[in-house]
Amino acid sequence: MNSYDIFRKLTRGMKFDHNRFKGDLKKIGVCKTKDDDQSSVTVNETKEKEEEAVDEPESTEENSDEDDVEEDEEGQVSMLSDIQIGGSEATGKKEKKKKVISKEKQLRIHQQEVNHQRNKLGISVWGTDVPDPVETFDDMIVKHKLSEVLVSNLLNQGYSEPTAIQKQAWPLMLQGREILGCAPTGSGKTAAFLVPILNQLGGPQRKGFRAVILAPTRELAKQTYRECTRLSEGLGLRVHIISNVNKAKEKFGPKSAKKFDVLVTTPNRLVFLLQEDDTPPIDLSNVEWLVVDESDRLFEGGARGFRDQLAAVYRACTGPNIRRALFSATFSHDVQHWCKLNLNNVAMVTVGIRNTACEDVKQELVFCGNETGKVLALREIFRKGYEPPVLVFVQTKERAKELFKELIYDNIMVDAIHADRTQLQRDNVVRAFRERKVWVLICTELMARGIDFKGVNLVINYDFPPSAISYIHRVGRTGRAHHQGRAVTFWTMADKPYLRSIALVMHNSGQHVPEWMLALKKARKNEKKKLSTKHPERGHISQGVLYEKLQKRKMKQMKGKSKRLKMMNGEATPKGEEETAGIYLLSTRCEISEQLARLAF
Ligand SMILES: Nc1ncnc2c1ncn2[C@@H]1O[C@H](COP(=O)(O)OP(=O)(O)OP(=O)(O)O)[C@@H](O)[C@H]1O
Repeated sequence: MNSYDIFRKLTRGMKFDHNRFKGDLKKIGVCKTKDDDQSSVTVNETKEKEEEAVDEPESTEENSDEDDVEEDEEGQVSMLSDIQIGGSEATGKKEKKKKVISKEKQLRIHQQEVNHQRNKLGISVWGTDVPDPVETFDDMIVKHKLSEVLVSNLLNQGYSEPTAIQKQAWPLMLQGREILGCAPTGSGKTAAFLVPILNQLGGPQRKGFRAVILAPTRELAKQTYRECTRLSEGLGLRVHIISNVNKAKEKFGPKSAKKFDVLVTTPNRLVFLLQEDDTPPIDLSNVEWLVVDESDRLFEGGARGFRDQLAAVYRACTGPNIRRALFSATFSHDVQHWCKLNLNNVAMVTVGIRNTACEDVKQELVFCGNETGKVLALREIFRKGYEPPVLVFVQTKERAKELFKELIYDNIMVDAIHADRTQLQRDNVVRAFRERKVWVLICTELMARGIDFKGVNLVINYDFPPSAISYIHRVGRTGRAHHQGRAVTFWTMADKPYLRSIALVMHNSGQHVPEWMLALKKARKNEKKKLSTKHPERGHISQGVLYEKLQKRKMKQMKGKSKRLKMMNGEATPKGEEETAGIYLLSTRCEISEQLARLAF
């Protein structure tokens, strides 16, 4: 090994302009001698010949850029001269010199192109042998044998090309790789996992469930079920959602259990069925794909989380071919750690900057002073004019009811959804909101994740979100699928401890926030945890809620009327009085507002 060889080894991977530093190289005795050239020719010629046997040598324009090649790393420095010398030696004729790119170089160029494509899409990947992202639906058909029926279903949905997460997750999952996918809200994660799974299931096999998709809420499970049904049209697959565990028990009788291929459900319902005595009515031993949507939410521990349920589902998926896919808009180190430990050859895909709000949402913070100020600010937004549908987030179901009562007389088609409402009421409210019969929907955290209401233009955080993660999901109900959206967040002094983390999320997604907010003291980890589980104490939404006032006035009037009747007849009993009062109250409630009667609050 001469000095030049040592120099090449030491500078491997570095760009070095040999021409420019020719003098210096001579001084320190690092020069290419004729012998060096000759020896490297032999090595590379053999290498080239081996490669020619595998691949047809290509002549490419890229290789004609000598400077570029000269500045390249070790292997390529000698390659240019090798090719030229090798070419003329082999032929001995004046024919045009054929420039051949070595396999190594081809791979490097290809990798550069792939990196460029990933950078452009904001994709970062972790894992070994991650396949290249695709560009188009046609790519998926040609390179990954995606079913044309599926592509036609995608086109029927109005999708013209895959989104960034789909471009990377589809080829990965089609190779059967386990995956942790993290991409902004509204970026098409649902289709990112549904498409490869449906493609791999192919058609019905009457083996029972082969794919299980878990979602944290019933509303999200229903939405995923609908999308799955739409995308699987024409494939013959049967998709099922557990909406009622008792009905499900009947449905999964020994005869019918095998007819379904895909199950969409919340973890609680599934675990309830799995834990039925003796023989569970549901069998997951043939499951090939288990998807955990909103994975960071499902991985949360404690009473609110679903860790135990997830563990029970994993245990029930006993098939040898089980693969898992976890998706969420927000990233959690716990989930990442779990994936690295438990998944086989996992690949992690992230789109954009982790844990930032969607950049298509214009975000504002509005200081309201106190609770009365919030009501005024809300009315001001509505007075200035707004384009329905609008989502308004509050921190508890009690506050949802209170705000509903406050707004019901404002000539706004308003409704509320929260855990105290029945399943039927919740379904009806969601349908009415989708059909634009309800303009303003007041909701709790229940609707913060995953729900895809088309065309929501405005999200109002009436109550400040309890964490940055909650903020990201809430504001992500607008600005979906590259549509522009707007999010307004009210705050009072009670929200100051949370302010910095939300301001930071806004700042990271390109929004303007005052410097002083970013300079606020950072909350400690345990403080943050406490804040996210314990809501700040807030006064009533309105000191004298109009609805309550009207109720009281009516009751007073009715009592007076009843008293007068009693005095006139001298026979009315207190019981009769109460009944009359009840009927009167009900009828006046109906008169007060058609909406109120419909919503049966
Ligand atoms: N390739 C595509 N082209 C155009 N629109 C798409 C594409 N894929 C999905 N969409 C649409 O984008 C919207 C958001 O998709 P989806 O609900 O899957 O988002 P998400 O990433 O799961 O969001 P979240 O994190 O809030 O759950 C949906 O209306 C969906 O129909």
